[in-house]
Amino acid sequence: MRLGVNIDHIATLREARKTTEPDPVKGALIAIEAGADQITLHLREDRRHIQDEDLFRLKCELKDTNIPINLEMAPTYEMQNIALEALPNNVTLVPEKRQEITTEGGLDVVSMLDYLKDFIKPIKQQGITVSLFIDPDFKQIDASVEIGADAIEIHTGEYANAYGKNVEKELERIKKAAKYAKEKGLKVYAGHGLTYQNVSEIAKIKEIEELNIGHSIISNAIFLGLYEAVRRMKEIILNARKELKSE
Ligand SMILES: CC(=O)[C@@H](O)[C@H](O)COP(=O)(O)O
Ligand SMILES: NCC(=O)COP(=O)(O)O
Repeated sequence: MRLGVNIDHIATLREARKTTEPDPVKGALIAIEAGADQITLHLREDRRHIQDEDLFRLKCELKDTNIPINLEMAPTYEMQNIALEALPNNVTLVPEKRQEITTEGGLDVVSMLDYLKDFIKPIKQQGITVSLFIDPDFKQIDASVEIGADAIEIHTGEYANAYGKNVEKELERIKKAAKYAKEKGLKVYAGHGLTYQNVSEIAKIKEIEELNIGHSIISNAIFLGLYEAVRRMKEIILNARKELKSE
């Protein structure tokens, strides 16, 4: 299983003072040393954290490595132009609302079918893998297949925010969605709100091959340091996968 480390919230701290540190690109290099298999960053329309130049600097820093860049972005033509200039390895389309604190739900692919079918064509033509950040919903999975996405990233936010008996209910939704998506030929990823405490159950879902995790790692990095915060997350994920193999 691959770990994508999302560096957004290194940039959140930098943007608190509109200064130059902490540098998210430096954070990406440390995360890679600690075991990150991918660097994820979300270039939001409101530029609340990641800036355009972070993406281009990261591209430059990683050009001689085999570490992929996963650019999260809203399905807008502003972002499409930036993606076609920066040429990340992967693009993940996510919904954005200006007033949201963080991503609130999955992309509604069903209601944007024709738009997204055309929108992703020039991106895929550049050899960029296209993933859609969606809720664990079969209709959204079918629509993802229909528009020609390569992958889905299952939104684990409801699971992460659940408590009591709802945790099991949300976990079951994710398990069923992962199995269904895999059967439909999609690559299956997951992310949002994953922590040291809740990640193992998601990592044990064999159809899921990649997790993208940010806020919790960066939060823990304040006390552990970034290298250890990433290393620990990767260790928990790999140990959970070992349990899966032994079952
Ligand atoms: C799509 C998703 O769940 C996150 O990757 C996204 O980046 C969240 O947005 P913030 O990083 O701005 O919280
Ligand atoms: N797509 C999920 C991601 O990149 C990180 O989400 P979070 O761990 O910051 O909630």
